[in-house]
Amino acid sequence: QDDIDTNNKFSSHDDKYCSLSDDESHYIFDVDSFPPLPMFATTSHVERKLQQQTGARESLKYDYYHQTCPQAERIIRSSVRDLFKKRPQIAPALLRLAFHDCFVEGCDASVLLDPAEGFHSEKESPPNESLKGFDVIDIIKSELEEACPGVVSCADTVVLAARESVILTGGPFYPLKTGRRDSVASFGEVATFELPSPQDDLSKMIVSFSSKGFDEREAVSLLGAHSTGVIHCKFFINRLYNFSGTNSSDPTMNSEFVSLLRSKCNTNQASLMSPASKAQSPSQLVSSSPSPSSIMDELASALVEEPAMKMDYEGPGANFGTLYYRSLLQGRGILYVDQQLTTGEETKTWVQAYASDVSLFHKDFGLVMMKLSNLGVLTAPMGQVRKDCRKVS
Ligand code: HEM
Repeated sequence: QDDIDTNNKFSSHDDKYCSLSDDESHYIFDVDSFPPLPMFATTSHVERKLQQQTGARESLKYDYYHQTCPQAERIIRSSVRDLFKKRPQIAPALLRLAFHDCFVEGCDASVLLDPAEGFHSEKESPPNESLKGFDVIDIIKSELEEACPGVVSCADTVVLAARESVILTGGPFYPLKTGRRDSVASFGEVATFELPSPQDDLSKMIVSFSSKGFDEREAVSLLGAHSTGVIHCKFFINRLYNFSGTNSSDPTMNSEFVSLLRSKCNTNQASLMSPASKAQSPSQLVSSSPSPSSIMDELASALVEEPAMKMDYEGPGANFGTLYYRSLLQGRGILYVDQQLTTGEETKTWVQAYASDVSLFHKDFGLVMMKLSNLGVLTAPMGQVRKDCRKVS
């Protein structure tokens, strides 16, 4: 199976002033010029209540680990870069992992918890079945623990690793505050109900994003993350062969594109594509002793076992964002939910804007990733800093 092609362009940056990848002269992100970062109330009811009662809560800060672990962000950056050199697939995997963490009860690393007594883990929930990158986080976290035991949260590790991944795949740098703490619970049922589905239509998708505080423009820019990585055939096979029970393809799809996708996903593979039969179970994905080779195995098996389509199918030269939005305008969206963006008046306007102005997309994407990374965060004294991201300490 094909590997992911990513646009391996890295723009050098330091912690305070950073440039975007494509044209460094376009945007210089000065952290002080960014608006204050809002915190969105999506923590669990109990936690929210406790937060209200305790009153004094720390807030996120730039360079939160300055005193306690000054090398934290450097360690995360270099680990992600080193692993990316060997397997570029880790970058989209880490970006998706951050979305699936933050969208469910906030950026609290709850998605990383293994199943345990007392809760249905997010890893076990159907929308998370194909999630990858857990072992990558384990490796980064073990390096952090070696340098500064018990200091850097898994929740900060997830969002910082995702930012590094965005840069490595040709996307923008965005400043992130730190000081997130880790949850003591995982929310499997919430994940099942709140994570959007690839089959969602426009209105469902808009409602889903707006329930987390994102407007239509932000939803369109967030979905630009689908510029990188792979989508397994099972998520769109119905559009190719039997759309809405018609025994035919989705009529809104470009016919050449249907042929291209059919060449990747044929009906003989149908048995492989049923989520029930072939999707990796969380226990298959989870290894108790993570090592660099286990990540490679995890990622390789996900690609080899199941047929998939690369999102940057025109090749790694395509900029982060441009191909995705241009493709949507040509009826070449891979997922139904992606293509739906062209069916709404406002969402289509943003698709058109981003298709023709990659700088605008990068700016909006940076801002929306900052917002995503601050959803429902826990700060001291709430939550904890887990030593092992898979287990409550
Ligand atoms: C309506 C909202 C969304 C839906 C329904 C959705 C669904 C999906 C699906 C079905 C896949 C394919 C997974 C696989 O084949 O293993 C995927 C991949 C991906 N998604 Fe989304 N997604 C959504 C929004 C987002 C957002 C907001 C982000 C990040 C900000 C994101 C980042 C990614 C990435 C990077 C991949 C590629 C993963 C990889 O190659 O490992 N998605 N998404």
